[in-house]
Amino acid sequence: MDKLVIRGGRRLIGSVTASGSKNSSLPVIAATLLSGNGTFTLHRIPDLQDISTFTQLINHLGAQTSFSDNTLTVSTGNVESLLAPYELVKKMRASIYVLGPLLARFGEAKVSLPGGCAFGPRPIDLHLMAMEKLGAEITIETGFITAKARNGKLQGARIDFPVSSVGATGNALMAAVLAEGKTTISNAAAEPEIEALCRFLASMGARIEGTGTTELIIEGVTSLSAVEFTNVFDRIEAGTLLAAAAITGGTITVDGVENEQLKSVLKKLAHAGCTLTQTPGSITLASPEKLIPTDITAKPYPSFPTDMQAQWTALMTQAEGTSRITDKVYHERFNHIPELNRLGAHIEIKKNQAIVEGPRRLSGTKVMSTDLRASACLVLAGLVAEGVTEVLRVYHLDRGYEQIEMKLNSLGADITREKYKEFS
Ligand SMILES: CC(=O)N[C@H]1[C@@H](OP(=O)(O)OP(=O)(O)OC[C@H]2O[C@@H](n3ccc(=O)[nH]c3=O)[C@H](O)[C@@H]2O)O[C@H](CO)[C@@H](O)[C@@H]1O
Ligand SMILES: C=C(OP(=O)(O)O)C(=O)O
Repeated sequence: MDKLVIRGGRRLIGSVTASGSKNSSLPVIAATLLSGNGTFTLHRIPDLQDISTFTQLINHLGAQTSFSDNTLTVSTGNVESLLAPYELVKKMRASIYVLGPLLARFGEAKVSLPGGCAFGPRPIDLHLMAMEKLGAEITIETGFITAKARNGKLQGARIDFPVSSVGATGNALMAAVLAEGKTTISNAAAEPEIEALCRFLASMGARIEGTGTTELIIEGVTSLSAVEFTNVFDRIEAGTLLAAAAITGGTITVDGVENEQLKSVLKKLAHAGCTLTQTPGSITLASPEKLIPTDITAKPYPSFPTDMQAQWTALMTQAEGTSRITDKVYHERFNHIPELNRLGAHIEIKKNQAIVEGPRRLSGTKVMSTDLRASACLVLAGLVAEGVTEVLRVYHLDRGYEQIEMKLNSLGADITREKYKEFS
């Protein structure tokens, strides 16, 4: 296994470019299953473990893909298997994204139930509810979801989501674009990744109104075409890099971003005392002498993202006073806290709220990644900790951060990747 060995205490200074978004790439790649002719060319796809897993999944279904220099080409004309097997689905929950497109194009699909998750319950009931509304019959047996469209074709419907779900909105959208008639999705997720999916589908020929809002109206079409598409930037990676600069007292510029999508994070960074200079396409952060404690509550977009909550918690260990961290998307997403405390942080969890007392001098030790953003949080803590921090099980980090240690080292960090045996 790989670990990251971080020699902390170096200020980050310089410029870095944001990668393409993982969380928009996945539904966009899934959506290629909707078209049976031509070849898609998808640019700015990050070279990540999750992308490789998802590509393996669609290849298993019969797609043909090639990936080079962040461009993925996909042909889905030969797709014939409608079965997403456990061996691939268990590696990544987002595999559920194949359900909507397969059902819409072929009238049926069989997808393994995704496994459990490191940061609390993550049900898929809303995905299934949306498919049922669109006319699918769903059965769950022997760990698989089997979905069949009545009369072989999905029918447009009204789908009211009781809670905002990125994945269920994406799946409903991909199913509705080829359904017969009109579909209205209310309380749709308005995350930039869903907006990107809408734009991608529209470029393929889908008819969607309300892109970027919480009500999507879709008029089903009979076929969709392969297109060329450039993916959006990864707002979570960009936010993580800015937080990394701030925790080290550094000054960095992140290029290749759209500041509007970072608004909630930038607002909190400004509150914490950072100076932010924006140009179209870049953001520069200069750290303050002392960080000001700043509470956050993670909620659906445009509020502060849950995927930045752990990194924010790490940052607040260096602020002068008490910060309160609440996550309304995943109430129990706090696996990083015991590990931060092992580095010397003082954080308590009371009633689903993390209370961070800063500033604390962190000192390097071995810590364990438990999920993707928890790993990023530990890397941030390692950047400011005295001595050497070893972040173990970085395969979690590799799911979602492209060349993270290279990017941080280019800004002045001192991180090496080393092999280790977990039980030696
Ligand atoms: C690949 C990807 O894009 N992953 C992101 C996506 O995950 P994902 O799409 O899985 O997350 P959702 O937006 O669906 O989850 C939001 C909330 O809805 C609940 N829920 C969801 C589905 C369902 O069927 N039933 C249900 O109750 C979840 O438990 C959670 O409390 O959005 C999350 C919230 O921004 C992010 O943390 C993930 O990084
Ligand atoms: C939780 C995440 O991803 P996933 O939904 O794929 O687990 C994430 O990107 O932080």
